[in-house]
Amino acid sequence: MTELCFSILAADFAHLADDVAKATEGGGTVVHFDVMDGVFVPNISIGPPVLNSLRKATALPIDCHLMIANADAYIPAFADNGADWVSVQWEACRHLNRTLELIRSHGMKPGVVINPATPVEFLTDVLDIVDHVLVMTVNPGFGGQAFIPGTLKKIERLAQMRQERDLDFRIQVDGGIDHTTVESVVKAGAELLVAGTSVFGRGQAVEDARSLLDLARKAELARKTELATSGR
Ligand SMILES: O=C(CO)[C@H](O)[C@H](O)COP(=O)(O)O
Repeated sequence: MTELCFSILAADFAHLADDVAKATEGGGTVVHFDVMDGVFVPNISIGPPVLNSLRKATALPIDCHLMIANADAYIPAFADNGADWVSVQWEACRHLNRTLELIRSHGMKPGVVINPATPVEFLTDVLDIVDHVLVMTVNPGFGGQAFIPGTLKKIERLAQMRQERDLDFRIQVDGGIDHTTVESVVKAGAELLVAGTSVFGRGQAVEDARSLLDLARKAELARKTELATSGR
């Protein structure tokens, strides 16, 4: 089922708990928490201390996207401070299989992330050990960027790979997901929708989360109908 993973990167950090409450009221069911180290991506964001405070402010799952060079060293800290899901960048992991197992061994759901230029085929040998695959629909590092249309084909290919192998990981998308792009990613097969700017950017998170989710749910229904009629 389609879920809204609202990205707090675009929230007001001085009123984080309030913004999380608003996005939750609008139907958001996962808190997306972006971690940037200034090495893997050219930006620095937040880490375990903020996670620790946030954990006390919400009962929703917290989904940490590690855009960092040495993820293994920090996985225990994310587990200790309340992360539920942790995803790591394919491009940043030297021993990806080990990193994903490390995340699971700390009681969290492992996910893998690919940049727009990384082919989904590179994930072939880890698809059976992840809970979710995040297809970046912008280059990671900054919120508020324009959606890259070429990523739609990757989402479709990933959904096809999942069906052919009868796997059950979920497909997540992140970057430029707004009221103009959400239908296309859901129709391509995405079900976990990360959105920051389109939820928090206009200062009306309840309404904007709700309308984004409405569009997503309609697109989900259209996709299911199309799959059923085509017998896939
Ligand atoms: O991972 C990210 C940046 O690297 C953010 O989650 C993402 O960019 C949110 O983007 P937007 O503001 O376009 O919704």
